[in-house]
Amino acid sequence: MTNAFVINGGKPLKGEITPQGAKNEALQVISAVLLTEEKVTISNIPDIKDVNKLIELLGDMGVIVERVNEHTYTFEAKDINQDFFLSEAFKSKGGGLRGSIMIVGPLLARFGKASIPKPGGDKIGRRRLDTHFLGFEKLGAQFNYNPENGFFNVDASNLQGTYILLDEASVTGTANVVMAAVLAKGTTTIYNAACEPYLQQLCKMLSRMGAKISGIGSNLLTIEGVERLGGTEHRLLPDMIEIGSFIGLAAMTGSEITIKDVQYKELGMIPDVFKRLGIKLELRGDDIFIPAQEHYEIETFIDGSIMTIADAPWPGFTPDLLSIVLVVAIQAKGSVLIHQKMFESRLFFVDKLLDMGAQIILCDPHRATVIGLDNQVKLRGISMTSPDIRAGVSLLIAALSAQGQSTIYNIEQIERGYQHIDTRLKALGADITRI
Ligand SMILES: CC(=O)N[C@H]1[C@@H](OP(=O)(O)OP(=O)(O)OC[C@H]2O[C@@H](n3ccc(=O)[nH]c3=O)[C@H](O)[C@@H]2O)O[C@H](CO)[C@@H](O)[C@@H]1O
Ligand SMILES: C=C(OP(=O)(O)O)C(=O)O
Repeated sequence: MTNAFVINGGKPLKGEITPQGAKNEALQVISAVLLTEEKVTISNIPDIKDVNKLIELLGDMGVIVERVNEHTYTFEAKDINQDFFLSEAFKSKGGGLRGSIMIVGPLLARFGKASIPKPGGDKIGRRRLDTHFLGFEKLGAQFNYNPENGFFNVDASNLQGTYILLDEASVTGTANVVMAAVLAKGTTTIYNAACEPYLQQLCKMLSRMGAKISGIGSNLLTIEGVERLGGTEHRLLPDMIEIGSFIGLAAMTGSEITIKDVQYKELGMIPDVFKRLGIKLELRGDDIFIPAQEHYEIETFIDGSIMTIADAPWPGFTPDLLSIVLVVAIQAKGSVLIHQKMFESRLFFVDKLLDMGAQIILCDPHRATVIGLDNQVKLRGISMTSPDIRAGVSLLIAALSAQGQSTIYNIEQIERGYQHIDTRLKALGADITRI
């Protein structure tokens, strides 16, 4: 069976949509259940491929997993089957998603050793893991990479707290080192820590489990190791990348959409970046209301120079929304330079947008200039393949705005991170069919 979406575009959408629980938070906090033998209940878990794969992996490792309802699970990591880590199943499943790297910190903390196959995931450029393993080494672990079987191995009979200056503010790297440090002996200080809301959520959950962490929300975390952690209950935040994607969808298709229960204060500069593209949005209670807009005009900088939108570690703008910003700029009035600093192969999908009629100059692998069409000319539908999760959704947004029919192949990429996206878009009036 092909796995594709067929979209008949050009129709404005209308209605309300509720964001799923956050994918990237889910991957962190579900890994953290390995830190205790007690029960951990997590709610608002999105029903998406990456998260389901991680839950399945934990089940294979011996964690007792129960699905309480559609979005709530309990986890009990009483007995972990160490033989599983030597199996072929672990090799294929463990490398199947980026997030699985975050089982290493908890396993190391609890059992003194861990291994993981080199993670797969999106083809969006080099994604080094040095931060993770340099951090574990600082805590006293031995690290080796076996190029023959592609496994990273870490060993530590006794993790010892210390001062760690992370070599970059890696999100999953910080999460991994935090999870190793909570059960280490003594005090660990992590400077240059990533501090995005999902990491804050992880730290808050660990604190409820008995961990001693201060500096949450900053780039300097101090962790006093404890002997053991206990169970807890935790609810995931709404997915800020989904929220940003829906703002982009509304603007690009000229639709009136209300995004429900967004937890606005956790969105950082995301709404402001879309506002700089000229998109009107209104906060109503905790919902974001986006009116139908035929035209939106990109601001210039104060000195009149062309707007640049670039990514940066939190509280900067997330790289995961730059592809969406790029697509939305296609129908804006004015020009913008999109600068993807973190990932080096994430902008190549503009080829497909050029085929659809967009005015974009790919300056180099990191930068693209978009010259807005101001809805004077519509994009045209084409057949295309989704290269990664966010490019995939961006192409979907482009297709929904385009005249005629588009087919998007390789939609597994989209479904890695967007829950039941076709059904939810249909509820807003989108003409989208799965083939
Ligand atoms: C499962 C998960 O949570 N994935 C997210 C996580 O990935 P992940 O944790 O893998 O990403 P990292 O934060 O480690 O790094 C992302 C990229 O940015 C570069 N980098 C990072 C920090 C820095 O100060 N300077 C710099 O250039 C890295 O070299 C890398 O190329 O964070 C990324 C950055 O927000 C997001 O795109 C991913 O969706
Ligand atoms: C790049 C992403 O995910 P991952 O880190 O899981 O590849 C993303 O969510 O945009």
